[in-house]
Amino acid sequence: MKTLDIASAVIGEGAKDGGCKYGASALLKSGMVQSLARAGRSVQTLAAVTADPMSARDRMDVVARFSREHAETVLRAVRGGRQLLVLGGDHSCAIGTWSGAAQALALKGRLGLIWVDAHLDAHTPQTSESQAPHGMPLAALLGHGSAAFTEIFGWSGKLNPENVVVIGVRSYEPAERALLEALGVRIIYMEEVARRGFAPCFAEAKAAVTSGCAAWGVSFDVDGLDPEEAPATGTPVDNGIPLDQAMAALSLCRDDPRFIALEIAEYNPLKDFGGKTARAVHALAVAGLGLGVPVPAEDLVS
Ligand SMILES: NC(=[NH2+])NCCC[C@H](N)C(=O)O
Repeated sequence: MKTLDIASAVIGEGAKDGGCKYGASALLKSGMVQSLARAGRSVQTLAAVTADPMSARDRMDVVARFSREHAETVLRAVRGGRQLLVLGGDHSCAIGTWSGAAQALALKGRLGLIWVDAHLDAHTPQTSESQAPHGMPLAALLGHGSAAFTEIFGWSGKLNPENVVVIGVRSYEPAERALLEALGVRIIYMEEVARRGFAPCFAEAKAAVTSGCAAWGVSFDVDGLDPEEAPATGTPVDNGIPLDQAMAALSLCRDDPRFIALEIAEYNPLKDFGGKTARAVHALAVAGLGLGVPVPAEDLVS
């Protein structure tokens, strides 16, 4: 089994509520390394990459500078043959995470990605009402939006639309839906998740993102979960994914040598009274990256 690297993406400037800047350190402090060690993994914690507003022109520039540095960290880990857990940080950290992963794979083949989220995060600066960069990462990875986000490592289109599936969506603006539909990205809205169960949807997504790809990963926004079970996040939306279903689904990532990274974003410890959401995040990480008994296949039938 590969060594697991934990990368801390210390950024909240991409969100309106910046409290998730403290997410990675709070998760480490609450014993994430120990949770994964108990689940059989040997873990190495990388030096945190921290967004620095004082050296930037504006919010977009903070995210752009952070993304370049974070992408280098991810590139080194993936090139070194290590599996990665990325702890956010607001979801703009995905720009650096998956740009680094795509760059590491460039000579081997494509990268597949499952994006679990209540939102589509597929705005460009032209379409975003809020102008919040954390609403833009998926568009950027598909090659749309600010060049500072799309052109990391000098090339754009880190993801191909046919190798991306978005699951859990229940809050979005029309323009971002239109972009993803025009590109042909498969979107599994929350109604479909509620009808079929999350694990069968995730299994379908896994088949799509692994076919023809050299490697794949999961970007999991904590707001994809039901806010009853994971309230500590900046933009919660009711009626989300049940935690037990998310854990069952993520166990499909285990033991797959092509599964290179799990990213968990938008956890805001400043709202996490009692630590309920931290426990949910630990459970997700262990489900996706731990060793041990996998979920029986019958639980995954549509
Ligand atoms: N990663 C997130 N929590 N994104 C929320 C985005 C919300 C909204 N669509 C916006 O662009 O402002």
